[in-house]
Amino acid sequence: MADKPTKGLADVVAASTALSDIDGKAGRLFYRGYDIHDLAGRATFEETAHLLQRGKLPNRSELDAYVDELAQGRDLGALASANIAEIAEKQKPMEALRSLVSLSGADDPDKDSIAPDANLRKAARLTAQQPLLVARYHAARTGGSVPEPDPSLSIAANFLHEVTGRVPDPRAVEIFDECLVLHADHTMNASTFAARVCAATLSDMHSAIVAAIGTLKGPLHGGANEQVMKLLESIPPGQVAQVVRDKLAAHEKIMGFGHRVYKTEDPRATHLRKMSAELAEAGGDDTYYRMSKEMEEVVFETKGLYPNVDFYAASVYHYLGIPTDLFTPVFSISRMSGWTAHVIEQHADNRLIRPDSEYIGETDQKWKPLDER
Ligand SMILES: CC(=O)SCCNC(=O)CCNC(=O)[C@H](O)C(C)(C)COP(=O)(O)OP(=O)(O)OC[C@H]1O[C@@H](n2cnc3c(N)ncnc32)[C@H](O)[C@@H]1OP(=O)(O)O
Ligand SMILES: O=C([O-])CC(=O)C(=O)O
Repeated sequence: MADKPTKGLADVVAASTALSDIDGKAGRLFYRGYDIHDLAGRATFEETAHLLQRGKLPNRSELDAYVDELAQGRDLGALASANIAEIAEKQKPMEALRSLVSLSGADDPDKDSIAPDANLRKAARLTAQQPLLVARYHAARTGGSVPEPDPSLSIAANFLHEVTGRVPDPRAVEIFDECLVLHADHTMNASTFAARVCAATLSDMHSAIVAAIGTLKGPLHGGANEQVMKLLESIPPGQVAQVVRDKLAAHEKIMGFGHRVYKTEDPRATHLRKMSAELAEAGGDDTYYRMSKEMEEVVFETKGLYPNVDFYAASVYHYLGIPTDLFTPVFSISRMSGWTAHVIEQHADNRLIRPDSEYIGETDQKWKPLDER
């Protein structure tokens, strides 16, 4: 056993998985052996979720059955539904999702089982419910209402309609669907690891997902996409390079750059950059795309860092009309497919995850009774 910890568990192989694989030097990502460049823009999010949770790209009838199961599984349950309004008043979006997923577990028909078939059903329900939770939360805080999801439409189409209040144009739906595909899984990222640690105690899927949501929320992980947009919005015209250089000189991190595993361009950023450019042109205002490009150049020149998945996702979601504080919740809609697949995989071949630690505290302390301290 190593007697020194690897800070942040960098380069530690913490689990075996058949779900996704990254070649960090070459900048490649695979879901169950399929190159992300082959899936992006071709597979739908529903096909991708099926691939991750059920082990294969579905044929037509398998996809129809899975989509039907998703449509049947959207009901958020009585407890979550009854509490959404109060939660929306008191909690920020990711906190609210953490609470609401926990509450939805109370009404899940398989809540007491972690058997493989129950896990498959719960994975589908959690994947179906997450976009609706985000949309209902947003409606509750804005005093709006959520149009009934149309079972003939994709998760991407329904979600954009629910959150923007407009029937989205077909290209916007394709782009958003591709975003969901790109964010679906990513080996032992922090939130997935958290989910697996929880699942490995033989705890249930909802508990593992609550751990994952709390972990995705932080700005070093999924929370970075919201911070990217806030930075873009805060920079006065013409000052991108100066602001970025000043921040780097002050040893501040620029959110949306750097990655533990990729030593070159994140392959998802390649797709997101193109989408941002397309949406900027289509909308007739390329301000945030141009600022992002400039930021990318300055960060690369100054620090040699590449954008990660969160960087161009920010301007893409903005151009799609998604409110900035829902960017990380949108990430969770997609990553739900991966998290749940990891819980299924962990339960299928389980051993408690319990690493060791290096003790760095005081030793040989002498006990003193309370009144003598
Ligand atoms: C979906 C996702 O989770 S993708 C990641 C989303 N997170 C972000 O975008 C937040 C910004 N990026 C980061 O904080 C980091 O790059 C992480 C958390 C993604 C990876 O972290 P680590 O592998 O632990 O790298 P670490 O934080 O130690 O950085 C290594 C060096 O690069 C620098 N660095 C890394 N990322 C950045 C950044 N975004 N801006 C400025 N400097 C950076 C660090 O300051 C450090 O420099 P030093 O050696 O001079 O101290
Ligand atoms: O893999 C990571 O550490 C973070 C990441 O890019 C993701 O979760 O998509």
